[in-house]
Amino acid sequence: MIQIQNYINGQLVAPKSNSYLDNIDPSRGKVYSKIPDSKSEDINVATAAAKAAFPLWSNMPKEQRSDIMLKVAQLIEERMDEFVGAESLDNGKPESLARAVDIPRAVSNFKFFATAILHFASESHYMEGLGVNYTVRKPIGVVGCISPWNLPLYLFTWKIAPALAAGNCVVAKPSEITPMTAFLLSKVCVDAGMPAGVLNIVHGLGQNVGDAITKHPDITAISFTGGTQTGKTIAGIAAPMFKKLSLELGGKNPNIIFADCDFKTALSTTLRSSFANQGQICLCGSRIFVERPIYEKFRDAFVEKVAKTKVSFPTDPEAKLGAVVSKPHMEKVLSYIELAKEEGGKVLTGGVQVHLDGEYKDGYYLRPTVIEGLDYKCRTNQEEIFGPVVTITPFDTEEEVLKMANSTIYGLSATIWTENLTRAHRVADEVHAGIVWINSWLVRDLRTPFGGVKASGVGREGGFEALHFFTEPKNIFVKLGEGSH
Ligand SMILES: NC(=O)C1=CN([C@@H]2O[C@H](COP(=O)(O)OP(=O)(O)OC[C@H]3O[C@@H](n4cnc5c(N)ncnc54)[C@H](O)[C@@H]3O)[C@@H](O)[C@H]2O)C=CC1
Ligand SMILES: O=C(O)/C=C/C=C(\O)C(=O)O
Repeated sequence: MIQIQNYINGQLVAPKSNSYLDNIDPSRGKVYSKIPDSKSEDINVATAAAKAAFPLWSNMPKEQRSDIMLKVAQLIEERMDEFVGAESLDNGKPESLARAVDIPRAVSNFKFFATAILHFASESHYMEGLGVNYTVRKPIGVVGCISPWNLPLYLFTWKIAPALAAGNCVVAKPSEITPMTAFLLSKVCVDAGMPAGVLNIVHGLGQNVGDAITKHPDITAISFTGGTQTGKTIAGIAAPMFKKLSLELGGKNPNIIFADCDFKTALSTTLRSSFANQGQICLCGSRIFVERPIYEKFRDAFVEKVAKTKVSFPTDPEAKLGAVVSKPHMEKVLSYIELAKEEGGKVLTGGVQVHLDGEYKDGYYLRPTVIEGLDYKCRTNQEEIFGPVVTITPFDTEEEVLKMANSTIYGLSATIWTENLTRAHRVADEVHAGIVWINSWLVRDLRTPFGGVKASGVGREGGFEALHFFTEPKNIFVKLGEGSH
């Protein structure tokens, strides 16, 4: 059985406690590897290593840092099959998805920030007759990156890459539920010649490893993606320590479909935006609002497609949905389906666990589920389920749909389907969201600001926003010419 190791000070090492946790393959419901049950003592060693490496890494010419990061990207690409297999086994997602989305995006994250840093210019502000301000951006020091289980390597590298590119040293913690590709990344870093201590990857539970990262006085910035409750806990500890914080949290995103939409495209994309990755993407459109004139037509066509969607084991090339990530998560999602029924919802399709045969009989599979007839204020429509469950609701006016769309505590993303561009812009302007897609979903340009409003988070990732987060600006004024200022 594979025993994952921590990556500290350039070495693959056991946790100080020498104790390990079970890592479960959700497609079979079986333990298949062991992961370090690290504690604060491991974080102390990792942070000391990162601190010691900081002068070397931060003073290295950025072109050299960039080369090392590009080497990391190249090695992940060369080991694509290994990474794809590991991601899908660890998480339960279809291999086809890991191959098309997760691992290529991890490669892009490294490539993007390795080159973005070469174009990252400092600002200057000229004051006529007085002088000039120039703003120097320096790396912060040691930063903490904590990531979730839904898009494991994709989101882990989305934080690590800008942090490293900007010249910081990193102490990172992947989710204990999906640690395998972060372990493979450790090996890639060793082979790519990443200097010791620059990146440290410590495995273990959130309440131990994540908490120790949050509390460590030498870790002065935290970038976190995960549940809103965890984000609140982290902010509660880190804010009074005046740490910089970037929090990318939950969502309950509206998918607003007007009667004048391109019906076919709206339908096929809604299938993806509802159920991609088993609905376990914070950007999934879990509340579908359809304008009354096409409500029944859209609902029936959608339900027909959903009912035909294949749920299968991750290596099945025909699988559209694989297993959800864990048994507790499956039970949580099923409990929300029960709640929806209690709240008066009608399950139009799905609503049940799927039992596969043979070696997959104990896996955690759910039918994609569509529920109608719920009030927009009920818990099912207000709380993040984070699984293959969507609600569908008719609306009559723009004002009404905006009221429903904006009624949750969240504000991450929104999708709008209409051929009327003026209306599209108007609704996009009014909807509470950090990211809006018009006539599309999850089209990503890594240069753009990424993040949410309200309880969906604080700050933005992506592009120069991420490089701003991972640097500290220092403004320097130089007086030019004569004068008494
Ligand atoms: N991207 C998103 O929006 C995500 C949302 N979620 C939501 O959160 C719910 C809970 O899922 P979890 O896996 O429990 O997410 P989580 O927020 O507990 O886990 C995310 C990361 O935070 C770490 N963590 C947990 N407790 C911590 C603490 N006290 N201090 C520092 N780090 C800590 C975890 O070990 C993991 O690496 C899900 O059902 C879903 O609703 C979960 C994962 C991703
Ligand atoms: O950066 C992206 O493209 C997507 C990010 C998705 C999440 O942050 C999430 O599901 O948590």
